[in-house]
Parts: sequence; C-alpha cells; structure tokens
Amino acid sequence: MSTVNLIRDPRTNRGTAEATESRVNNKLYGLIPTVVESLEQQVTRCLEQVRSKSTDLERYIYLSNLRNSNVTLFYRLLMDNFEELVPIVYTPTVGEACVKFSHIYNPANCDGLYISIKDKGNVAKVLDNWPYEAPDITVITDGSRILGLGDLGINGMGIPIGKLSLYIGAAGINPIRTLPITLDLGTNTQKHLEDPLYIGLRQNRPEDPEFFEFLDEVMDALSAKWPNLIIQHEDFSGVHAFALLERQRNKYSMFNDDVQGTGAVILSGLINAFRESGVPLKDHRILFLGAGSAGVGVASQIRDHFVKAGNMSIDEARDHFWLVDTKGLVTFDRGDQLAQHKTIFARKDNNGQQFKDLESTLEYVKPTCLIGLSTQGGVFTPKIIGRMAELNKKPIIFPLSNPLKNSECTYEAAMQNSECRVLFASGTMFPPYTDPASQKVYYPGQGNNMYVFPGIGLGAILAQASVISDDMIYTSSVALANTLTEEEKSAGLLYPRLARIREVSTMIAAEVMKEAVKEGVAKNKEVVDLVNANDEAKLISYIQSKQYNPAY
Ligand SMILES: NC(=O)c1ccc[n+]([C@@H]2O[C@H](COP(=O)([O-])OP(=O)(O)OC[C@H]3O[C@@H](n4cnc5c(N)ncnc54)[C@H](O)[C@@H]3O)[C@@H](O)[C@H]2O)c1
Ligand SMILES: O=C(O)C[C@H](O)C(=O)O
Ligand SMILES: [Mg+2]
Repeated sequence: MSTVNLIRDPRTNRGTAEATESRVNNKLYGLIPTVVESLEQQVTRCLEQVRSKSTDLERYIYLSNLRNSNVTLFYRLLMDNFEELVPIVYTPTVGEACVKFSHIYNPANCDGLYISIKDKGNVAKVLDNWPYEAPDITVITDGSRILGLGDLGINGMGIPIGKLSLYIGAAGINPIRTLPITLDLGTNTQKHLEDPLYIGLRQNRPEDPEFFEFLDEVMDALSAKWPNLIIQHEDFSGVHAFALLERQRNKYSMFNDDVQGTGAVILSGLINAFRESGVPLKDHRILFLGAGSAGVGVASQIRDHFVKAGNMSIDEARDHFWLVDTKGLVTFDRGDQLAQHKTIFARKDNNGQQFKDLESTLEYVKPTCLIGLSTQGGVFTPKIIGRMAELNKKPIIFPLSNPLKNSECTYEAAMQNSECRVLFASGTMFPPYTDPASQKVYYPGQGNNMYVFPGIGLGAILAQASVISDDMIYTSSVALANTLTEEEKSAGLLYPRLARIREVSTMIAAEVMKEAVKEGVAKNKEVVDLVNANDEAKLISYIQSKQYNPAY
C-alpha cells in the first residue's frame, strides 16, 4: 500500500503538521506545503474558515468534510470551541442537514454503515465490511422520526453521526471505535421518494412483522460480531421506540436515548427547578403536551423519582401527571384505542369530562410545571405562558421539541409573559434575554439529552455493562443534577455550563459504573475491583486515562 494513504486516511492524516523527517521517510515530501505547523495553528486556520461561511448549513458541510479528511484536527477544533460548534454539528443545524442530506451528501465520504431492508438475511455480512477496529458504541436510527421533522428515511444519517461526535467530544470515546448506523427501510414521506437525488430506497416502510424481524436480526448480528458493543437507539418513531426497548433491553446492552436519555436529562433539570420553585415535591402537578416516546419517557423518569425521593407508591406518583396529545387529555374513557405507552399515564379520575386542547386542560389541571414534547412550534402561546405565571410564583416551563422552529415557545416569549419569573429549559439553545426594565441578563437552560447520553455510554463501555438498567439511567440523572456548582446555582442555571461537559460526562460515567457494579452487570473485572475499592479519585483518574484527547 502506498504511503500516500497516510494523508488520505482521515484517521492518520496530519496534513501540514507532518514532520519533515516523516515526509521524507513516507514519500510524502513535496505533497504537502513547505511549512510544518502545530495542531493549534491548523485549528486557528480552520476556525477562521468556519466563521467565514455565510450560513450554518455551509459550516456544517465544511466541518463534515474536515472530519472526513482529518479526525484529530476536527475533534481538536470541536473540543476547543464546543459552545460555538455544537449547534452546528448537532441540534439545531443537524436538523436542516438531515432534511437536505441527499443534496449535501459528499459521495467521497465514508461516514458509517447503511444497512437496507434488502440486506435482510445478510446483515452479518454487511457488518463484516466495516473496515476499522471493533467499535465500542453505535448510534442507530431508522430515520422514521428525526427530531420533530418526521420521517426522513435514509437522510436521518446526520443524527447518528452528530450524536457520536458528541460522544467523542463530550465524553472522550475514541472516534476510531464509534459506528454510526442508518437502517434504510424506505420512507413514507412522498417528498423524499420523489426527490431525484434521494440516496435511499424508493419504497414505503414495511409492516410491523417484517420491521421487528429485521431489527432482531440487526441487533443479533451486532452483538454476535462485537459482544461488548453498547447500542443506542435514536429517533425511531414513538411506538417502535417503546416496542424495541421492551423487546431488546434485557438481551443487549442497549438504551433508547429519546425515551431514557431524555427522561434522565429532564428529570435532572427538574430536580433543580423544583428546588428553585420552593414548591414541595408532593405538590407538583405536571402537564405534558405530547405523549410520544419522549413525553412518556420523561414522565416515567419523573414518576420514578417521586417514588424514590418523595416516598410515594407508584400509583400516588402517577397521579401527578397529565398528558395531552392531538386528541386532548389522555383519559381511559375518551373513546379511542390508546397506544400501550399512553395507558401508563391515562387518567381515570376525570369523571367523564374530556378536555380537547391544551388551554382547557391547563384550566382543569392548574399545573406547576408545563413540558412540551409535541413537535409543535409556538403552541405555548403568550396566553398559556401568562396563565402559568398567574398560577405560580415560579412557573416551570420546558419547551423541549427540536429543532428550534419546533420549540413550543421561545425563551424571550417565556420571559416576557412571566415577568421574568419562569424556570426555563428548551431542547435547542436560545440566546440570553435582557430585561428591558432592569437591563439584567438572564440565561436559559438547555434540556437536551446531550448532557447525559455521553456519560451513560462512557460508563457502560468502561464497565462493559451487559445491560443498561433503569437505575443506571436514574443514577445518571441525579449525578447530572449534582454537578451544578454553587456559582451556576446562584446564576439561576438548571444545567451546568456546556464548557464543563467533559468533566460532567466523566462524573456521570463514574456513577453509572458504580451502579453497574452494584447490580452485578459490569463484566470488566478491573472496574469491579476499582469500584469496590471505594476510592473516588482513583475511579475518576481511571476514566480520564481512557478518554480520547485529540493530539498528533
Ligand atoms: N430535548 C430533548 O433532549 C429531546 C429528546 C427527545 C425528543 N425531543 C423532541 O420531542 C419531540 C417529540 O419527540 P417524540 O420522540 O416524543 O415524538 P413522537 O412522535 O413519539 O411523539 C409526539 C407526540 O406529540 C403529540 N402531538 C403532535 N402534535 C400535537 C399537537 N398539535 N397537540 C398536542 N400533541 C401533539 C403526538 O400525539 C405524540 O404524542 C421532537 O420534536 C423531538 O425533537 C427532544
Ligand atoms: O437530538 C437532539 O437534539 C435531542 C433528541 O434526541 C431529539 O430527538 O430531539
Ligand atoms: Mg433523538
């Protein structure tokens, strides 16, 4: 093999940082400009280039090509400029990139695996084509519910790539051992089927029996080939997300990020918001708009917290939740066949009354806390926010749908209609708000599962967890809430500053590892011994010693 591959392979390419001697020895001399640069100099140039682009989508494309030409440089750039670049490589820009994925797709890039329903029966052979070393973690989607953007088919690939970039940047997973996968089962979105540049199968999605057979084959093949692989399900449509979790969670080391990761991150923000609100746990009344994978996942996680921290029975805890979907308040007697996951929180104390929309349900419930996971931008109107502010001294309002245009309200609207009293977190980051009267600047929270999934995955990888249990997820949530510093608390933040994400992910991973050991699901003997030695500092430095740091 020609040594020119050293600069063609993104995992070995150093570009202008290649030393002169190495250029001579590897017959690269003359192929690179004369200068020998440091990684820092390269980062400076790339940052200038990113900033010179006129749109975020152009920045996304630039960064995607950089990742495909020099992995070390891309991750150094990302990590050194995390707050600036996360909104480009991840939510919200990744949403636009997915919608246009077939158009911005660079046919020269090799970003992950595409496994199509036509490979049914041969999935193991497709996995054999993965040319790199055994992955530690995969993020896998079927593109059926990408953010709040619907069924994007194969275009959903931007999501596994984006999530894994955060695993690498935020938690320090080695990029060489990550695997983005998109399952191409077709799409039910006509626009994509008719798009001449669409890069996926031009057919509708299969019926459920074929879907589940295929998903079982994929999961079997993945865990047979890579027995320690951690598998993250992402952006599967709601009903499938729950069904796959139920079916596969005790068999593989897997979790669903939209159900469980979101549950953990929102509970964490709420633990801090409940404290700030001054209202005791037992008096909180929580109203959800949206009863899908995220809505029910989040409600379940908070319910379990009420049981554990509020000393309630599961039935008492469940009474604190009201869920609204497209048909109104979810009740047992409203006359439609409820999907299995909705029955968990369906009300039976409504005395035959049905509430058809958010406004009337809000009057009926008088909530302390309003959570949006509905995909519907702007539905928390000024009137709804104002009413929450009348009902509560410190109303808790979390519009969590992604990307930005799907957010149930903006931070500005929440502040303007609550006299700046709102306790707020959104799925996509909003800019700070300056109160015109006082000129005081307020900072919003970002309730996005990116605060927990990197730590959950890292902990599970290092422990070699055979399954990912409910308590491992719950632990990640409490651990995240506990990472808030006194300074962050006094600034009114519900989540730690993004700049501390590495430290935060490390602390979450440590708690996840401890829980895995406690439950006897950790296969890594070294970690079992380390956790049993009860030396926090040693555990943290063990994790740090395993983390990837981009350098030549
Ligand atoms: N912040 C985060 O970390 C995070 C995590 C996961 C999901 N999300 C976001 O949450 C949203 C929902 O995700 P999901 O997985 O639950 O999707 P889903 O498709 O499973 O559920 C959507 C729910 O919203 C309801 N809904 C839709 N339109 C409505 C309307 N007009 N009024 C009332 N209810 C309505 C649907 O009936 C359904 O119950 C997406 O926008 C996604 O991006 C955010
Ligand atoms: O991807 C995100 O930004 C969060 C979440 O997983 C979502 O589906 O919206
Ligand atoms: Mg998601």
